[in-house]
Formats: sequence, structure tokens, C-alpha cells
Amino acid sequence: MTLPFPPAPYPLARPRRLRSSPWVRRLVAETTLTPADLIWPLIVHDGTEDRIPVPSMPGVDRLSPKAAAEAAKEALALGIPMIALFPHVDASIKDAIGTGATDPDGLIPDCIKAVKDACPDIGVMTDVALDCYTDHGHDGVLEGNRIANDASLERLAEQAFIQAHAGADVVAPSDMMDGRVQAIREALEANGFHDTLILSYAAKYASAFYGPYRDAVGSAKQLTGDKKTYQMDYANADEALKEVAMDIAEGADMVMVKPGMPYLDIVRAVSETFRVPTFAYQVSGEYAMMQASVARGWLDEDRAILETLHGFKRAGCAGVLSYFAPKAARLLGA
Ligand SMILES: NCc1[nH]cc(CCC(=O)O)c1CC(=O)O
Ligand SMILES: [Mg+2]
Repeated sequence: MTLPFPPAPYPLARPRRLRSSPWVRRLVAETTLTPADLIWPLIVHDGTEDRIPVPSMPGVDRLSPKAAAEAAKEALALGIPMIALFPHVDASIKDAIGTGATDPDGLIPDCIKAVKDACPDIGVMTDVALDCYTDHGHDGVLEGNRIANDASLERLAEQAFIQAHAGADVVAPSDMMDGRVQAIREALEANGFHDTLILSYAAKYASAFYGPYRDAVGSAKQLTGDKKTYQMDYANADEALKEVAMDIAEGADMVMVKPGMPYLDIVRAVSETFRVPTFAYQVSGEYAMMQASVARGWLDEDRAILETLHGFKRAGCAGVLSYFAPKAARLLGA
């Protein structure tokens, strides 16, 4: 920030005046956090149990479609506008091309329908990527040892179409193949889904912080190698702007930066440069890291949740995906 004039010197300026009581702090707060800023990611599964705890994400369970519908009702009551669905499917249905991702009667279509039946007024977002359905754990299809970009696009576009057809409001490609937003937009337009929103994981970095999620969706066991040939290098910031520009040009309505807390500089740059709704994902590893400290009594959970989520708003986010969403909404007085 460049100041239009130099600040008055002490004692003319005493910044503490504006902090001297709760009412004045509230009055001059530059940003706000409300339940409307939150997207709640739900891990869903195709097993028989309603809920199965995820060990590396204390407080997060894998949910049956029925339990996901209950969670959606809870979200609506808390003022959370949208949930995001992520699948854990049985290993027996995983194969090289992620056939399960395009099954119109698969887990995610089932969940979308269960949620929409129970709760028509909540936004439903779905993840477009093959990793939860492939026996190698990658987001695209392989040609030899390489993740084949263009062959993956067809699979991803079909997956997005299946999701939109089942009732998804927002499809969110998290795969980082080049050109996937365009491929998805074309497939949606060609099939009459003119109003389906695309929230692109435009600047998604290859990150250690996805570890607990890969446990949660059961892709950790599968994954061979790493995702560095498609997810971004954390050394790069300019490249994020190029990725975002391309995705907007290809038809993304909203963009995302992921992970969250270590990437607030990227959020700031993206939101300032493009002025489109920009989201960030406070991912599983960030959640796990905070919960581990809370469990040891090293962090005050409520304060840490609100402070970290508020940081995303300050950085320029329109909203945040967080596993803390329902807890945060309650803390915000919903
Ligand atoms: N396309 C997969 C996907 N979608 C969301 C997450 C991570 C979410 C989290 O860590 O909470 C990932 C992980 C990955 O790329 O391996
Ligand atoms: Mg891209």
C-alpha cells in the first residue's frame, strides 16, 4: 500500500486510539467474515456406514449420501451458501482411466441428488479430477509414465457433464490439465448447461498439505510418484497469474488458489489483478496442523479458526473452502 501522504507523527497520530475499545474496533474494521464467505467441503463415501472418522482430520467424517444431505441442511441453517463434495470410493472400482468418475449412477451423482432433494436451496459444488477413481491416484490418464494432458481433457469434460446433469451447480476442476476449463465449458454449452458455474482451481500448487485429504479419499495408497508435472511449483508467483488469466479466458466464472494459508500472497495478486470472485482452500493439512496443536492445548481453537479465515478475506478472497466452516459459522453467531 502506498500512502497518499506521510502519516502524521506521534503524538498527533496515535493509532491506538482506533483500538481503544470494542465498539471502535468494530466500527473501523476494514474487512468482515460471515457464514456467507464459507464453503464446506464434505468427504462422501460409498460404504454402508453413515459416518467414518478420518484419523488424520479429527472432527471430519466420511459421510454416506444420506449423512451428506443432513450436513447440507445443517449448512443451510448456518447460513453457509455452498457445500463441496469429494468422493471416497471402494478400491475395487478404481481403474487406469477412472471409469467411476463418469458413472451417471456413481457416488457423486447419488450424493448430489440426495443433497438437492433434502435441501434444494444450497449450492452444490463438485470436484472435477480423476484421482479419486484411478488405480494410480493421478488426476488424469497416463500414457506410459506421463500424465497425458489432451487425453485427460475428454475424461474431465465428461465427468463435469455427468455432475451437471445430476444437478451440480458449480463444477470445480482441480486437476490442473491445460485447457480443461475450455473443454468443460464446451461440453456444458453443447449439452444445454448454460448456467452451470465453473470454479477453477486455477493456481493449484503441488503441496505437502494435501496429505490428510489423500488419506480421507483413499488415494494416498494408490498414488505413484508426485503431481509436480501438472500442479504448480511453490517457487512461482507470476505463473499463477498466467494460469488464472487462461482459465478466465476459457470460461471460468470464479477462480481458486490452493492451498490457502501459505499462499495468501497469490490470493492478493490474483484478486487485485483480475477482480473476479477469488477463493482459497484452507486444505486438509492446514486443518490437521491446527487441530493437532489444539489437541495439545497449544492453540486456542476458536480464535485460531476465526483469525485464519479472516486472513483470507483480508487477502482479497470472496470466500474460503474450509473444513472448519460449520464451526466458524457457529462462532460467527449463526
Ligand atoms: N484433485 C484432487 C484434489 N482435490 C482436492 C484436493 C485437496 C484437498 C485438501 O487437501 O483438503 C486434492 C488433492 C490432490 O490434488 O492431491
Ligand atoms: Mg491451467
